[in-house]
Amino acid sequence: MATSFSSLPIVDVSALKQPEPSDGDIGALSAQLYDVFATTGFAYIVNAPLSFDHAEIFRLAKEFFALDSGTKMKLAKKSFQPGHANTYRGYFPTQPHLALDNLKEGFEIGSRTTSYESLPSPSQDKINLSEPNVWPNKELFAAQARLEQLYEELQTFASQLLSLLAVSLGKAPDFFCSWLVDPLSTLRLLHYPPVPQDPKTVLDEGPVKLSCTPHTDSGILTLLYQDSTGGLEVLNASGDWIPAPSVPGSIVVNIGDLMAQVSNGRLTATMHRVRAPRPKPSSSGDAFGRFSIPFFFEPGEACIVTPVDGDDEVVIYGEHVRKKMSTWVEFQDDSGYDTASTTG
Ligand SMILES: O=C(O)CCC(=O)C(=O)O
Ligand SMILES: [Fe+2]
Repeated sequence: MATSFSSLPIVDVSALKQPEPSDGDIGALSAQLYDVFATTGFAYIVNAPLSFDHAEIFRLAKEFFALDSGTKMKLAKKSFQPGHANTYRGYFPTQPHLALDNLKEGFEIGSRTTSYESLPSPSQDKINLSEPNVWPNKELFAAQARLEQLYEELQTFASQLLSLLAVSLGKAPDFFCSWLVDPLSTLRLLHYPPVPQDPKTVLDEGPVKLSCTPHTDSGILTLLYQDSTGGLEVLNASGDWIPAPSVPGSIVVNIGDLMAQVSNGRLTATMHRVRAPRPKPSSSGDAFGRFSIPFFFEPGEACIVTPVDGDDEVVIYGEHVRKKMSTWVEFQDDSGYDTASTTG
């Protein structure tokens, strides 16, 4: 159950950088993670065992968003470009005509090692959750290999966190290992353009302007890199939105719906939102808004998910995700696109 926290806790996971962390370190870390994820559902993780620094990650994301819009639209999902075959991976543009409070463009990357089914034919109006990635032409975009590497390192790190959570729930470290087969995890590059705002909003007196509406994430865990723009806010149990500004070197980690569900609510999936970034004075030379990079750690599409303890209620992960998808802005277009049916 979320509590009335007033800031997000910081958890140092440097023990995971050791080749063989001691049982004592594992026990202490899993207890600490349980404590923060049961009360806040969110934490800043520092000293994660990754080979990337934040500067490189944001450079890679900015390299993508700096491509011209024609190049990005060549990678657009079928819901935005009906002639395209990619339905789930790829680019989504901002949709100011549909969602002024969800103003963002994004690029979504899935696993490179998943044993993919073939793409559906372009005429098929069904989402294929297990389709291959699409990439810009290598002459235009040099960041593909590093982004694939980032995906793999985040998948490995998230799996380590999941194993610690299994221990914290009284299970063996490999309790969730069936979840890691053909994972649907998504690395999403996000750009929120600046939004001109009423002076009252700027003074925090007017209505709050959002670029990402309140929601919980659907998967196991989300690992988020955010730039220094700020805007992420997390809802506490008293109904207050608590700012989660950038903490240098940290990854914001939060519990998704699936993890909350299987732990019978012991771990909490906390609501969060993002305030619209304000335009900066043109003299600052940086008018590009907010960049963030969430990694949504998810089981495989066919994974049969059962609660950790107690009754035998079962969720097939692919079905869980399709249900949730109908609320996502990047799938809310006016094309009559079918998010609810399975791939054929
Ligand atoms: O950009 C952010 O900080 C948050 C993004 C987010 O919550 C999401 O994409 O689910
Ligand atoms: Fe989220």
